[in-house]
Amino acid sequence: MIRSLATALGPASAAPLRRLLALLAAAAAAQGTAYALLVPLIQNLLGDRPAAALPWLAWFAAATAGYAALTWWAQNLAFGLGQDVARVLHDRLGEKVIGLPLGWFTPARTGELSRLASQSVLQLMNVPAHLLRPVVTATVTPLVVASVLLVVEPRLGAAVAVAAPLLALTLWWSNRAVASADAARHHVMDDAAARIVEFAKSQPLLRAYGRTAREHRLLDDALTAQGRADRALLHRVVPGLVAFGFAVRALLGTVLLLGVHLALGGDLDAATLVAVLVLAVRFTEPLATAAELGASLRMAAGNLAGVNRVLDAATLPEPVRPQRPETTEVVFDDVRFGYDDRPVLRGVGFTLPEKSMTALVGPSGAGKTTVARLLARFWDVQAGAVRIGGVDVRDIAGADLSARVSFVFQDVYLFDGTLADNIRLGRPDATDDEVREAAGRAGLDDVLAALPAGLRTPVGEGGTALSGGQRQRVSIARALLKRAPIVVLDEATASLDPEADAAVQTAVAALARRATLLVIAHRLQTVRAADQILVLSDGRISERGTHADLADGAGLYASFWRERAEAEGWRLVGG
Ligand SMILES: Nc1ncnc2c1ncn2[C@@H]1O[C@H](COP(=O)(O)OP(=O)(O)OP(=O)(O)O)[C@@H](O)[C@H]1O
Repeated sequence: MIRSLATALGPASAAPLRRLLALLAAAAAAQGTAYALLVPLIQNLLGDRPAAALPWLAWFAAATAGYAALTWWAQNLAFGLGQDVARVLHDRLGEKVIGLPLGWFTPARTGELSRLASQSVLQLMNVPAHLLRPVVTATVTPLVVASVLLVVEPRLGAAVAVAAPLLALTLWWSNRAVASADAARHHVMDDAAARIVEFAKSQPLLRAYGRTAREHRLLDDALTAQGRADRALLHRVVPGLVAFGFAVRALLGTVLLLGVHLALGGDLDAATLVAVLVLAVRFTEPLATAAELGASLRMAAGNLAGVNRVLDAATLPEPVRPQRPETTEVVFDDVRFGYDDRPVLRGVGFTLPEKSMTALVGPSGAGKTTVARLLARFWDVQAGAVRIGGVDVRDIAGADLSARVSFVFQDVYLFDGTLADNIRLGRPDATDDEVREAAGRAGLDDVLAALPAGLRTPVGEGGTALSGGQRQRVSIARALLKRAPIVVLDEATASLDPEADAAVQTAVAALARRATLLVIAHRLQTVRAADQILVLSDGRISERGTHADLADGAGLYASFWRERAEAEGWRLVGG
């Protein structure tokens, strides 16, 4: 567990951790020495000359004082390190998550990540102060006590030395039995967490169809599995604890019987027998404490394994010698890519000229979003290359690339803050005037005028206080403020009211004037306004050209155009 903790905390925390372990070991050794000094102390006190116990008493007091001072020092250090654990683990997990490819974020992993970052990190804060000390004490103190016993009374010492590995074996066996049940429990807990998040997110849908919690089978099953796993864990824990308690008592009983037998035979004086029995009790005490902490130890080990699994996950490699593109021309050169060996793009090639607007259209599931994600290097291509200004995106530093590419998603997430906070996300050092200007250019003026506090109006968690069209305009304002030279816009598929639609179109036009713009287009007006239209189907660009080039043909674009015209025409008549 100590090694896992050191790995999770990283090299920066290695020195304080080593210092803490050294202090804890010194404190445990002082405790063992104090226990050991009880033997001559008791022997002398119960012997012919009790006054001879005085020097031993002084040594005993010194060892106890040393133990107290070292423990106080170690605990202070441990509490400080506990605070660091939370900060360091959050920092390291946060940094790691930013660098992970999007493919890593499956629902199960997202569930595990949220458990690790909240519950697990909080539990791990307790490790330095409340777990390391008993663990170190349970190892060092019995060792010192057993060594002293071997010297003072070799026969009883030998009995303890033989019993100690047996005790350790019992502990190891009970821990191993529980560890597998514990791992299974963590697994079902993550599944249940993922299901709860899914259930919460799908509430509007479930309610629309009148489904209740009982009918949500997946969630029910996950919660039932969690209950089963909890019970299985309990069944494994109890026998281990009973077996260890029995082993400890058996050891004490053996030492007692052996001691009495030796004393009755005249081989051991009464004073030494009392001293040895006191020592034997002290020997088992830290082991019993460690056994009681078994559940917490396993939990900590499980949490640390989870944290280390995330920290070990492969990130997209950063270039050794990063290059900076000179232009914003984007080229997809024979790009091939698929998810889980299922090919989606089978040789996609196109160019987005600088400061031009390209509309990407194609059937649902053709891979339009995938193209957009590869441009921002959310994943790496499996063959071919994506280049910006002639430089492969894999040769551009991650921070540089994200500064150059802005995303306007269809499903815009807004953070719980004011409208201004949400727009400022595009460029945190932007002035109020710049935020206001970006909002205006994104067509938000009418929205702001209707809100009581204007830009200072809170948007509610997830932006629920705004409509879909308004949220997308906030996202466009972010992109305008960021001034990224390349913008990818996933146009809303949901119908907007004509005013919102017009505002979004104006905002898109504002983006097109100053950036290389790739629009995953769903609206005729956008497609028509594009300098270039790309049709993606069967993993390739099947048609390319302007609207005039393609609209009268017999290809996919012409049928797309007819379908959309019908749909939008119907909406205008009906609306
Ligand atoms: N993270 C993922 N893991 C596995 N498969 C995925 C993932 N994302 C997308 N896919 C699959 O890849 C294919 C292309 O998806 P993509 O979202 O790129 O298509 P699209 O053209 O944008 O579709 P739509 O117009 O419906 O949004 C689909 O079959 C989709 O199910």
